[in-house]
Amino acid sequence: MKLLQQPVDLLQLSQMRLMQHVDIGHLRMLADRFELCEMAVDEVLLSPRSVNRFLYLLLEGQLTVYLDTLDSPALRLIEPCECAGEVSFIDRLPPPTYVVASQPSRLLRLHSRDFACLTTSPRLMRNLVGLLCERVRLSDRLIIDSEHNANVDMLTGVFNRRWLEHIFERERARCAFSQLPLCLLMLDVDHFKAYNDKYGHLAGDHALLMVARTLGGQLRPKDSLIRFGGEEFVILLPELDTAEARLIGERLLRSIEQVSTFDTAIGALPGVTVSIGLAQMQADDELTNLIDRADKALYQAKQQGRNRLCV
Ligand SMILES: Nc1nc2c(ncn2[C@@H]2O[C@H](COP(=O)(O)OP(=O)(O)OP(=O)(O)O)[C@@H](O)[C@H]2O)c(=O)[nH]1
Repeated sequence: MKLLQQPVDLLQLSQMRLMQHVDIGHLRMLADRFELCEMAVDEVLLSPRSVNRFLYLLLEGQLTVYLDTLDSPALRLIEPCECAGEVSFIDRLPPPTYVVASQPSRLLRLHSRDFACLTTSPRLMRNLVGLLCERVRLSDRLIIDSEHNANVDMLTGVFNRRWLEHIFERERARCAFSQLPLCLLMLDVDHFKAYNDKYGHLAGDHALLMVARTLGGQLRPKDSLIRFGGEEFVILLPELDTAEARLIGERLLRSIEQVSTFDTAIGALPGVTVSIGLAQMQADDELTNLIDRADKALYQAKQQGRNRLCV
């Protein structure tokens, strides 16, 4: 970073987001405290590895924020008039992210020893708090998204096994409390190895996606569809006993069977069938026992010729 020995332009300062509606007296006082500097492309402005003492306002150019490492995907861009470094400027801890100049940039910077100059303007403090609220909301969003991604299967978009463990505990407790039954279906695509061998692995992926969509379209909001692994799916059916779950399972079987061909980005593909094992939760059942019983029933369905449901 190069410091420029030039006075700060009051008009430019007033156009910064943080300075919106700040009175001219405060702006004049702040203009004396800010320093003008410039950065070349790829220069690192902030890093979690080093202490930051400055609040930066971007006049020209562009900065990029990286969450984890410099080669991770960019989190967001900082455009002219926005600021950088405000969190570490205030709490004096290392910056939470990397900030790098993605274009040649000119900035204003204020040293943290001048923090008190900001606090004398209520309007400026309001702008700063508004900005920090935005950061909190963005972080919350990131947490929610990463939590969601950790529970979702990338190929089919349905929940994954990690979610099953979580939702099972919740549904088991809820159904036990209300003395309601809980059933689990375990589905496995029939002859899927042969399907892959004949039409290719990508076609197999599309078939899994079709199965997930067909199943998902017929479930109640309280049911959970999970890709258990490979070509296996689990469906948790709260508040249904074996007879009711069997009806649902049979309906799902038929609906998949009825998809004789389906359109994909790689062309029309033939449908598949599935076999299903059904188990109802018993008192003191753990997820593993329930899955074990559903898996045994599924094995029977395969033995009896596939495209059927066994209990
Ligand atoms: N395309 C694709 N194939 C997968 C995926 N996960 C698992 N498979 C394939 O699914 C096939 C499962 O084969 P098997 O366990 O032998 O079972 P199957 O051929 O379906 O035979 P049955 O279950 O007895 O009807 C294997 O060839 C796996 O490679 C996936 O994500 N995409």
